Amino acid sequence: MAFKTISAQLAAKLDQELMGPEIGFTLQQLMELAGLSVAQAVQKQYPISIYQKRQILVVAGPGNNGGDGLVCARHLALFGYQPVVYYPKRSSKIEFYSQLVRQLDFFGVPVLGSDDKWTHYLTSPETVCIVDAIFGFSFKPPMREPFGSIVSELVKVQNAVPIVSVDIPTGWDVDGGPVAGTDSLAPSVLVSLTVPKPCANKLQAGRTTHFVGGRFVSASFAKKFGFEPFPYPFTDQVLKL
Ligand SMILES: NC(=O)C1=CN([C@@H]2O[C@H](COP(=O)(O)OP(=O)(O)OC[C@H]3O[C@@H](n4cnc5c(N)ncnc54)[C@H](O)[C@@H]3O)[C@@H](O)[C@H]2O)[C@@H](O)CC1
Ligand SMILES: [K+]
Repeated sequence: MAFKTISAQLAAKLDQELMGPEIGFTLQQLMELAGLSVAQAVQKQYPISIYQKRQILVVAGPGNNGGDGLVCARHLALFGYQPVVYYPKRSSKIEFYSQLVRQLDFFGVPVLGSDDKWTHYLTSPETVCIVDAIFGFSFKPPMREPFGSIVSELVKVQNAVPIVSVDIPTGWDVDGGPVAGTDSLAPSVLVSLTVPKPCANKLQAGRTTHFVGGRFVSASFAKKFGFEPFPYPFTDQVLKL
């Protein structure tokens, strides 16, 4: 399906408006729907019934893209997968992220920190897929540590264990795509949230299945930002593009 995109700058403006005084969504609401849509994309692409081992590694970054990953992990657990979260840099400034971690504890989902070993979760067939929730539309290259090393580990295994990127393949320039001279993720799935960003035009044909998710804008709001509303079927939270 052909799709319109919006720039990193416009995506940030769209986000602010959704959470502004006129519309009044909270970040928590949007993140819940975003994380749920990523979990649903995983379920559609890697249906639980065909796997004996159901481990999924979710790598969560320090911002809201990471928050989407934490929510996604909780839904994956509820769907019957066995998620493990690697969350090396936690923000203590926003209490909400700690609440998301406590909810993961509640469902028995392990959350690894910077001192924990995580690379043994990068093996096939034990791990169904890896959810890349490291950076989204606020990423500005070049990447600082420890995330450069983490992405390099993911690149090493990405032909054996599929990567599901949340909103942006981590490390890609949001408007420009893969950054020359750096290790570049080639995800098997991309879940664009609200509307694809320009880097989605740089996905390799035949390699990446592209979904849109984050079903939370009205038709008139979409048109105001220059795109058509997406025809999500029935109760689905994602649409394959
Ligand atoms: N309307 C939407 O589409 C929604 C989007 N959400 C998510 O929010 C994301 C955007 O969240 P944020 O604005 O918090 O940003 P990100 O999560 O993309 O990244 C912000 C964090 O990355 C760090 N960072 C940026 N560049 C870096 C670099 N070069 N090296 C190391 N660290 C770097 C920043 O210090 C900050 O901690 C979206 O991509 C999406 O996943 C949802 O949570 C809510 C609704
Ligand atoms: K990402």
